Amino acid sequence: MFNIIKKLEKIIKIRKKKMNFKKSYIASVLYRKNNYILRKISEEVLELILESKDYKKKKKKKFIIYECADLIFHILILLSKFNISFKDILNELKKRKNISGIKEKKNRK
Ligand SMILES: N=c1c2ncn([C@@H]3O[C@H](COP(=O)(O)OP(=O)(O)OP(=O)(O)O)[C@@H](O)[C@H]3O)c2ncn1[C@@H]1O[C@H](COP(=O)(O)O)[C@@H](O)[C@H]1O
Repeated sequence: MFNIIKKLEKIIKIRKKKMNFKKSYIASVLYRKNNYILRKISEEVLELILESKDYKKKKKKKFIIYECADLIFHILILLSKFNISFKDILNELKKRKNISGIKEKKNRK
């Protein structure tokens, strides 16, 4: 199921090394300054919110799926900047298994 995530992480790593920002979208995002990736993520979140709100009107899940995929893709690029892998995120979620969100929040440091 998460093979595609692993593949994307590999591609991002390669793009990070070979910064061909004219040919690669990933490289172009990593190359740009002024917190470009952070702005992209907030843009993708907004697009996801708008599509979710529009669901009542459009009655099509595919637009929510598109925006969610864009968001996850950009999150992977952000994580790569900190050398954090998606597995680290999954491990964090595993740690929270069977712990109520209310209790987990109280225990956060
Ligand atoms: N999965 C993706 C992927 N998902 C989304 N995107 C891009 O993310 C962008 C989404 O941003 P927007 O919706 O805001 O689109 P936009 O308006 O064109 O973007 P801006 O002009 O605002 O920056 C689009 O340009 C999409 O093409 C992706 N680009 C690349 N990949 C994967 O990454 C691989 C390597 O890509 P390159 O680095 O371009 O070779 C590809 O082979 C794909 O497998």
